[in-house]
Amino acid sequence: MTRAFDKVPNSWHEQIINLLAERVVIVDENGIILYINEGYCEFIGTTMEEALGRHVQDVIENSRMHIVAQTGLKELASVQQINGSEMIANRFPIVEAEQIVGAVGNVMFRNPEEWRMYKSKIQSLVDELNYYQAKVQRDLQSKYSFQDLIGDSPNFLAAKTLAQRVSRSDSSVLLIGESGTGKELFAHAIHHDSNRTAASFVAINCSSIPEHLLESELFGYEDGAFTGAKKGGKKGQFELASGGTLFLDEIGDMPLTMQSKLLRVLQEKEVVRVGGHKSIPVDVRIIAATHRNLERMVEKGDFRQDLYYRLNVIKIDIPSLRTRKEDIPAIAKRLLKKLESRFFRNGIELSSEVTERLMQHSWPGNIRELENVLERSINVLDGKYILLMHLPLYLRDRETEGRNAGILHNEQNVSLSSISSAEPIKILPLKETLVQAEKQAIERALVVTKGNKLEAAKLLEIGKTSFYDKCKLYDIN
Ligand SMILES: Nc1ncnc2c1ncn2[C@@H]1O[C@H](COP(=O)(O)OP(=O)(O)OP(=O)(O)O)[C@@H](O)[C@H]1O
Repeated sequence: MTRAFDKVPNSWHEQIINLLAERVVIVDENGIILYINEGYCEFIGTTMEEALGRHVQDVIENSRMHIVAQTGLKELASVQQINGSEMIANRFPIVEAEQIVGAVGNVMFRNPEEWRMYKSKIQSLVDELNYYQAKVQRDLQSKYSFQDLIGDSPNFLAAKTLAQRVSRSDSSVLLIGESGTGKELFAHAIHHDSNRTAASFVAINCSSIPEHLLESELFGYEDGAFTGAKKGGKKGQFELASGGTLFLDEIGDMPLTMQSKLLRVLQEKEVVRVGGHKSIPVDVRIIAATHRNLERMVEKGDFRQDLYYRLNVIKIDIPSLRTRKEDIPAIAKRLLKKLESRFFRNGIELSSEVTERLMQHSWPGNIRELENVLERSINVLDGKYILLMHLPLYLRDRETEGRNAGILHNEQNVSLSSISSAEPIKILPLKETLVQAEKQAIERALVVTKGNKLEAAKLLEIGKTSFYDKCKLYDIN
């Protein structure tokens, strides 16, 4: 059988080795040097004549070639001290007919200068890494303060004042409010004003992480804890937040088994990583949030009562937007400023009829819905003024809005006087009204979630199959 290397003339072999690697040494199974190239000899101050046939330990300082020739285990990027400098060495066993017959090794950097030259080449990669490390660090800071919480209505101010007052304490805070009311913003602001502000603010959404990953996400895992686990293990959010604040969003969606584990950590103030045994102390302030009625969940056995009491030390109710409509113009102004910088626009204003219409709407998706409505309007806007025509259909159609407000939000008092007396009140058959209400609710949910159907189904608290069926029925894409 012809072997590929046979075609390469013998006289080339040494040249090839010298060209591909500057410093090469080859030993037999006893560690006797069979070959050492000139580059290596020059580096360690010897000659080929002196080195060949001697044991590698007698020629090369701190060599491990004889060990590799015995164990058969390669050693990559191993640090070896030669002539007072740290070198990077690679060592490979040579195997013939399943027998270890020797080893080949090379040294990569002759001196620190060489290493620096190499380093300068990878400096851009190192810079990039540093940039992302700083970014992660920034992401672990609170991004909002109380100044970002816009609103002067009495119910909103009461919530904001309470949050400000408790921010410096270490007690747990439970933020209750409908979706999009600003719970996460409150959590940021509380951390920002606390004594923990120099440490991390770590946010985790308990509903968006699959149940089987939640435990390792929160408490971390040890090396080899499960298939696919990162080598060396991983810190959990509790450890990352140590000294700072951990924001547990959508706590009402946490599975019962996890609730017990969370309670244990809150009581013991220490975590044990998945697959580990060591207890790691953690000093974390908890802010939890939910749009669910936790008391009712406790009654139904869906939420642990002891955990509820532990989280509910300070409860802050964040009012829905429809209960503080007077705040809408100021909030819309702030949101427009935010959107302007995102869309590289400026000077955008709401026309007075749009402001009026926004004040009439019942905002089931709260400030997030308002933000999405404004974003949509900017997208279809050529000039500077947002007019009624730039609003989504469901907001333009004021008659339907007035008619359905009571159906969609029967907790809200809809006064008949809010429907213009110039427009006759049209009464449709109940079935048709319900169909329209359902269609509108789906459309609104899609606006609030920016077209995300799974999120919309969740908001409406219906299954995804039923949601898709209804979209098909109403021809909603
Ligand atoms: N008081 C406020 N002033 C200005 N903007 C606000 C205010 N409250 C919330 N927002 C904005 O509204 C959006 C939704 O807020 P946030 O995510 O904090 O709500 P949430 O209650 O946590 O929602 P969810 O329950 O769906 O997670 C964000 O873009 C936020 O910046």
